[in-house]
Amino acid sequence: MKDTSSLANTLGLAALCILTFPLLKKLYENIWRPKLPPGPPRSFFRDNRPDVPSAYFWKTFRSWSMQYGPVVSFYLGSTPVIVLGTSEAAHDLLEKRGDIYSGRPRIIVGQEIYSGGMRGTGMSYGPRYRRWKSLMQAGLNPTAVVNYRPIQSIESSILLRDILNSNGPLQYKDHIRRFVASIMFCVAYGRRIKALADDLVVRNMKTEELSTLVSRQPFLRSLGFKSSASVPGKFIVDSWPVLLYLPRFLQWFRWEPEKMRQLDAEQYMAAMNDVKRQLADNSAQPSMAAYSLTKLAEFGLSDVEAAYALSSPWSAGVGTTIASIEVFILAMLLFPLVQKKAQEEIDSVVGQSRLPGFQDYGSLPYIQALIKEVTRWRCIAPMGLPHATTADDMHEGMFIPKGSTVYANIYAMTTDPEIFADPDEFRPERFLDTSNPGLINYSIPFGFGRRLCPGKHVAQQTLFITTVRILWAFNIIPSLDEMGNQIIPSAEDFTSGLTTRPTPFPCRFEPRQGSTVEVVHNEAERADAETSAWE
Ligand code: HEM
Repeated sequence: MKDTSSLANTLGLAALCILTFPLLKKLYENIWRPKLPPGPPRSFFRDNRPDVPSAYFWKTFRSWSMQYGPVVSFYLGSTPVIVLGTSEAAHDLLEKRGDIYSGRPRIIVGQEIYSGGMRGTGMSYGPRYRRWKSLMQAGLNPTAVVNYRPIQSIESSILLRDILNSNGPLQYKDHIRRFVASIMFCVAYGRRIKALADDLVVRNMKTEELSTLVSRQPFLRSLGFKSSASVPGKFIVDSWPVLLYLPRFLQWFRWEPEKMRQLDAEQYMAAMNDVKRQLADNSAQPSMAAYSLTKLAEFGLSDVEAAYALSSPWSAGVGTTIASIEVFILAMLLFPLVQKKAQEEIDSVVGQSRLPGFQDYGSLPYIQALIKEVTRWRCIAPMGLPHATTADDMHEGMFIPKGSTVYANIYAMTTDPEIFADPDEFRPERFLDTSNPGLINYSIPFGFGRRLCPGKHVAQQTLFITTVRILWAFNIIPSLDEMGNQIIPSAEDFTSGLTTRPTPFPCRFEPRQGSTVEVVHNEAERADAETSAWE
């Protein structure tokens, strides 16, 4: 009898604890725990999901930063989210306290199941990430990327001819896509992509589409944002990780992503094994694969881990570089005086008889500033990628709990009128004649701290050679409608997502001189002759 009543008491106590736990947790968070950074109000039980719009959320976050201060907090589901609205705040936390702020939020379907935890961008900070990073650094450091200049030069000569031969006001977009895809494939594997219909592109685009479906869109959703992804039921485990305790054969959300993972892995391994063969017969071009395959043991990477790492330039570098080149073209259409000034600088240094090249970089300060302004004026990764804290932290009296998602609001930083007066104006001059070290060594669009974009140097090289050669060869001018009126695209019409790009706009590329056409054709023929080493 006594036993029965003590069991009843224990069960009653357990039930009381379970029922009151959420309430006690809320009380602790709201009353006793040190205060989180300020942010939009939320009711006792509800998080801030309804306050976050499904598109262009960085604009809402910027208005919160203006209202509450440079470090803002709110909740998406039960996860605390911290948004850093100034580069000082990002520097103080993501860089100076990189030991705590370099994790990534947990993404179950996209990273753990679909990618087997092998995509570096989604890895949390730890030994596996460091092994992945060593391969990135070997192939993408400032010295290594100099070896990619020959192929960037060849491809940009071919791009000019493609643009010259374009038919239709939107065809330049396909040419740019092929150009960037080819450079990224050469950077990873030393192999060109000749056409968008190339088998390699078709297969990689398929992977890219799958990864967008399984990884990117749900990524936003699993971070707590409303997303356009409509794949009901598949990503429920990101909100309810407890489902991972189901017997594996009942975990329906694994079936499709795991099948797709198999296809990805086969494709990545095939591309890597081609380079192994080329290394064996001494025909490999400089590439991340060629640098790293002999050092896998030193990096501590297995073959399949290396194969995944080598796919990073494709998955992280193609869309971002294309978007930046499209921003450049849009800016030149909307700010013709800047275009003219840049062309005057190129003409005075290079003249009309040859194409500009990497050797001219140091003599073209206005072009250097123009490229910085392209990445500032409309940043293509407005919130970067989310970081996550791996320990509790205090910052200026504010509590930042372990497991918080932390965003650097790059959009807010690059449009801060205190640093960039009239931020909507495209004005390269703001980066010239300045003693502000933040502007001289400007790299905000590439993120912060230990997770800073490893592709930064190769992206900057691609942007330089594309920008300087297009401006040398063409006037970028508006297309005309049927009535002969100029079609001026909007400066605001951009897609929304983790990355953003201008919505398609028409434009014309008019050869600047009679001699331009001849030089472009001659250089493209010379480039054609040199491509065989990358095929
Ligand atoms: C203009 C072009 C580009 C921009 C604006 C850009 C921007 C960024 C940003 C903002 C991040 C997040 C950094 C952070 O978490 O703090 C990032 C990460 C990354 N980027 Fe880029 N990127 C560009 C081009 C490239 C290219 C060409 C490559 C490859 C060759 C690349 C590879 C990566 C990788 C692998 C990461 C993940 C790094 C990590 O998780 O540690 N990116 N990029």
